[in-house]
Amino acid sequence: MNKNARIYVAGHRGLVGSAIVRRLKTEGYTHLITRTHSELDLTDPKAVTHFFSIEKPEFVFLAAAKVGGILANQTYPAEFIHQNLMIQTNVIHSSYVHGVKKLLFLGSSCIYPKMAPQPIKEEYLMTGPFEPTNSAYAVAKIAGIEMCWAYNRQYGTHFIPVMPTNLYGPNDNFDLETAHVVPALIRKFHEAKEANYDSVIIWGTGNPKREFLHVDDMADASYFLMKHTIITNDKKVLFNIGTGIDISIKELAETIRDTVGYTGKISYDESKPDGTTRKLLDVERLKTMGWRHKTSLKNGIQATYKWYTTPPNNTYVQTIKG
Ligand SMILES: NC(=O)C1=CN([C@@H]2O[C@H](COP(=O)(O)OP(=O)(O)OC[C@H]3O[C@@H](n4cnc5c(N)ncnc54)[C@H](OP(=O)(O)O)[C@@H]3O)[C@@H](O)[C@H]2O)C=CC1
Ligand SMILES: C[C@H]1O[C@H](OP(=O)(O)OP(=O)(O)OC[C@H]2O[C@@H](n3cnc4c(=O)[nH]c(N)nc43)[C@H](O)[C@@H]2O)[C@@H](O)[C@@H](O)C1=O
Repeated sequence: MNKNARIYVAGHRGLVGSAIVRRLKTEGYTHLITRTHSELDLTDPKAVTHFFSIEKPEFVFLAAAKVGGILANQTYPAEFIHQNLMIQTNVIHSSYVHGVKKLLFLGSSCIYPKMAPQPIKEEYLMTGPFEPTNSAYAVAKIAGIEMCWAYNRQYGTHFIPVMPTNLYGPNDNFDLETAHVVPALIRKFHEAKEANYDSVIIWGTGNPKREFLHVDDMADASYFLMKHTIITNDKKVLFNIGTGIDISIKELAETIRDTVGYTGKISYDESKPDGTTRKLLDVERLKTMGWRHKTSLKNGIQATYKWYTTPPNNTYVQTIKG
């Protein structure tokens, strides 16, 4: 990718999209193309076709999606499957029609079977039933992966499907109903400390384990793969992106509690879903290619909490996103 390449970052204001924009700007790329959701609704095929014909991007990072945590996925499955199928179908197809050189499609680790052997290898895809809380979202993401592979095979495109593990960092969604666990607990412990609440309620049993990658590492991996991956059109290639290290939700809560400096109690609401017991990714494929994460969970949470408590972020996330 030369420094004045026309690069479209779909979802540029989100957790991942904003990290990718930060990284590309640091690397000196001068022609980044972005549109907010209100400027361009990616579920609208006509609007997407028109956008591509005007902007003619050469590279696309597809980080726009309908995204949410376990409760949002369990509550709004129709929105998750409908909007994600529309967004990815429109952007992937327009990328082919308008001759995009390379596209990076962001799937998710939730595509893998609930009971997959751990750590989860890319080849375990579609070898068992889904985790029910996010099966609609998982099916949409798998359709996006298959679409990348089908276009690569039939049209000779270079569309790269990647499977990130759970992500966190600045510009995340901190709404307590729809967020993922890290931003939700950062906000809960922060507000409990500020208001001197007796306890903080954690969803589920605290026993499930999760792997967490800081979003700057995700952006680094996305940039690495966009630069270095050669897609051979006959092969169905997939890339897990993670740390290869997982932690129980209980330990995560204690880490965030200590980072925030909250001294009250932790209690568990077992009426909320645990979701899958574990989803640790096998990250050997990227390691063999020379990529590893840099940010430890402890340092990443400290940096995210610092960001969260630096005005105007806290007010921003409260009003716009939460
Ligand atoms: N966060 C995580 O833990 C993980 C995320 N991923 C994947 O990474 C990608 C990015 O996720 P993340 O950054 O967390 O999500 P965010 O919700 O933070 O960002 C998604 C972005 O997409 C935009 N968007 C949503 N719908 C539309 C639409 N119809 N038209 C135009 N823009 C739209 C949003 O804009 P607006 O807010 O204005 O609607 C937002 O800017 C997704 O594909 C997700 O599946 C994969 C694994 C884990
Ligand atoms: C990335 C991945 O993210 C989603 O899967 P998930 O990892 O299960 O999502 P989560 O981060 O919301 O929960 C992780 C664990 O944490 C526990 N938990 C405790 N207390 C809170 C809490 O306050 N909020 C939330 N959200 N979870 C909590 C929660 O009960 C669960 O056991 C997929 O839907 C899909 O979006 C996807 O691909």
